[in-house]
Formats: sequence, C-alpha cells, structure tokens
Amino acid sequence: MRIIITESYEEMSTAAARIVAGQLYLKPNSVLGLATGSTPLLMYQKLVQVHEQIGLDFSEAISFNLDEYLGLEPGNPQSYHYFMHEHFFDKINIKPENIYIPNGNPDDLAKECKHYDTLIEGKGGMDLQILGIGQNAHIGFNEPDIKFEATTHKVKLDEETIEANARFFTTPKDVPRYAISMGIKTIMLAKKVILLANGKNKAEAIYKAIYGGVRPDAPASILQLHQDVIVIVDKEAAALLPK
Ligand SMILES: O=P(O)(O)OC[C@H]1O[C@](O)(CO)[C@@H](O)[C@@H]1O
Repeated sequence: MRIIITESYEEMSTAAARIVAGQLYLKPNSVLGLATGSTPLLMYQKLVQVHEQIGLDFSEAISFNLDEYLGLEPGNPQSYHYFMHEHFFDKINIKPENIYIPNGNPDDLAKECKHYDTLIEGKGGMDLQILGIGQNAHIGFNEPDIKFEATTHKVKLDEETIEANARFFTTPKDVPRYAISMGIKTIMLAKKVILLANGKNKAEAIYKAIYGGVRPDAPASILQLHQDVIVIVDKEAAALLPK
C-alpha cells in the first residue's frame, strides 16, 4: 500500500486524476471502477479538463459504478446515474454503451446483482478502481460487518451513512434506506485501487483502513491485503496516521 498525503483537496484530486489519465494513456480500453460522493468530484472535473484541453480519450474506456440507491429512477437528481452523467459522463467522450451503473429499480434484484457481476467478469474485471470512504469506513456501500466474500448485493444503509448522505436530499427522510453495491470481493479483484479521502471527518476511517486490523467492522481495512493500492488523502484525513 502506497500512501500519498497531500496539502489540500485540490492536490489530492490532481494526483488521482493523473493516475486515471496515465492508466488510459497506457491502456485506452481500461475498465474503470468509479465512485460517487463528494470526494471524487474534483478529480472528475480535472479529468474533464484534461479531456477538453489535451484530448484525453475515453472512447474505448469502460466504466462500472460501485453502487446505486434502490428505488431511485436514473432521472432522479439524487440517483448515482444522474450524478455520474451530470459530473462526468456527459462531459467526456465515453460511449454510452460502455457505461455500467447498477439498476436501482430492477424487477428482480437477485438477477440484477448476478447480471452486474457477469458484466464485470465479462470485461475482465476492473483495471483501476477508484474508491471514496464512508465515515464508518465503508467502501462502495459495503457497510460495517459486511462479508468480505460478497459480490454485488443489496445493502441496508447504516444510520450513519443515511445521516452523512442526507446533505444531498431535501430531508433525511428522503434518503433511500437500501442500495445495490458491488461487493468487497469484486473490489478486491481490481488490478489497481485508489482510495481517496479528504477532510477531518474521514481521519478515523482512514486510520482504521490503513492501520487497524483487517476486520469486517471496518470494510476498507480489507485493502491492506490488496497488492496494489494507492491511498491519496489530504492532511486532514491523514491527521491520525503515525508521523
Ligand atoms: O465522498 P463522500 O460523499 O464523503 O462519500 C463517501 C462514500 O460513500 C458513498 O457515497 C457510498 O457509496 C461513496 O460513493 C463514497 O465513496
């Protein structure tokens, strides 16, 4: 695990965007695992700039998003479908048929989970997985006490996550209670992982992810067992790490 501590959110985002851009230059048809939330927002903006200014090409890239709220239609502004199109996909030249996001309104949830796993496997798994982290150390929507061997599945969101994500909704009541998320196993099968965090509210989660024991009550701690993880955190998120 490589740990990069940056001075600011801006620097964290630049460092992450550089790795994504480098990945695409080396392998234009890379399979990217993508995250939502506020953490990767500036990284997406920077990638859009690189696309616009020097032509970073996404035309062969394939993307799989980590998760989606259950019960939200893709056109709902709070859905992760909407988020990804608004902040990233609609601003780059990725092909619509190469964009995969779990369906938050499937007729048959178990089938949708299996289908998503099959699609990921069919593309050979992720070359590069981008992750944010929840305050409770969740990755994707894999909440504490998750089974490490899980693939795509239905998740009941923790109260802490509902509270943290309420800022995106009109009232906390509107936050969906369930989501569909890629599992830890799928994330761990990615060839390379970048874990991003900024702000002091992520300091404890980052400590647990990097220095705590590998335990299901801190899902991100499993990344200690991955062979190629780069953790990029600003100094506030790094505040509890040993100097
Ligand atoms: O970046 P944020 O908004 O703090 O969210 C943290 C994590 O929680 C999620 O919203 C749940 O998947 C992730 O998208 C994100 O990585």
